[in-house]
Amino acid sequence: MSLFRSITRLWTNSQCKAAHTHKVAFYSAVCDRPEDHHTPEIDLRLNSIRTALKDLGDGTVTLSLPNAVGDGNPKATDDTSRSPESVVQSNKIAMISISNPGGRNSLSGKMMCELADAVDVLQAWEGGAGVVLHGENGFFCAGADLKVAAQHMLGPSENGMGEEMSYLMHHTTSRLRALPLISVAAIEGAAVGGGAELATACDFRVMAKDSYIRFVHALLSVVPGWGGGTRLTKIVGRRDALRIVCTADKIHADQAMAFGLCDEVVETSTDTVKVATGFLQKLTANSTAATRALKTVVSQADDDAYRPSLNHEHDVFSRMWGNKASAEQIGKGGASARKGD
Ligand SMILES: CCC(=O)SCCNC(=O)CCNC(=O)[C@H](O)C(C)(C)COP(=O)(O)OP(=O)(O)OC[C@H]1O[C@@H](n2cnc3c(N)ncnc32)[C@H](O)[C@@H]1OP(=O)(O)O
Repeated sequence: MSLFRSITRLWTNSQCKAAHTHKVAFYSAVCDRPEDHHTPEIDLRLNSIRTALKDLGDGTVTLSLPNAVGDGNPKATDDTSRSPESVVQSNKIAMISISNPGGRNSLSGKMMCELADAVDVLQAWEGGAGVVLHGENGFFCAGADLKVAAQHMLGPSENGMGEEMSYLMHHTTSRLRALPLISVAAIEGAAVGGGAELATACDFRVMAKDSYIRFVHALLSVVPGWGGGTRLTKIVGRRDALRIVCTADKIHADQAMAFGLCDEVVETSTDTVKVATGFLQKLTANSTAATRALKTVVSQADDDAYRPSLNHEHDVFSRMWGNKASAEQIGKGGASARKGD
């Protein structure tokens, strides 16, 4: 569908009529220039989504900042108790930990809000140069928490809160990608659905040898909802992106390396965060000011062209999420309900 038709559809669909100013705001919301991230309209919409999602489900997303934070750094979240030694040793690398033990670290509404909060703090962290994103208990992330989704993010309206969830996650992942920090996803177990999308929002991916990335969306009759379709295409190119999303195959670490989707394979999975941190330390070894400036230069050059694509992806997801086929799969537990996968 052409971009014009996408926008027209956005403008005319029934949900959109009630809040068309928000939809128009979205057109400039999903982008990677910091100055575009906050207009009064966008903030209003994001705040109302966060209010609606913040009490939905369990799990936590924790941001750990190093102890030795300099002046101007946020104080509230400098909890390093969950950080592996290797991360804490570097005073310019932060860590985001995803934990939802009952749901393979899938993101509940609460966790989506905490992830947005973590990115808020990182945006204000002037002393930082890098961030590692990882999942606890040997698993990266299984995407959206489908138990919460089945209860709160489907019907009675066209797609329940699915579109709102996608709006927030597009915005958060775009901001994560645009941070003046180099980001690395440390992947153990698997990155599935939105988890795979989260991995593509980072600059690099370090994968345990036995881990895999899986874009399962086709099995749920949807497209990626957190911007991962656009980002995957930028990383691996058009043909491989089509192979990955249309087959919904598991992409194991070695294959991900061949696709250019993985930057380093770790033999012993328990070392993944340590190796990811070492990887990051090499990239952030020069002056922090230079690293941050270089990241913004590369990010700006790389991301300018793909904003309309992100908006199109959000539009398509919003129309598909909650339709009969996807609602059925979400209710059954998503990709895990499929036989023989
Ligand atoms: C943005 C759009 C999206 O993200 S749509 C969401 C796409 N995600 C999915 O479809 C993932 C569905 N889950 C799976 O395919 C498998 O559970 C995966 C993640 C591969 C893990 O398999 P395996 O290691 O065998 O564990 P399991 O299936 O026994 O699951 C353990 C418990 O975790 C749960 N779980 C898993 N994924 C989710 C999820 N996304 N949301 C909520 N809960 C999830 C399972 O239901 C299972 O729970 P229980 O122990 O049966 O109570």
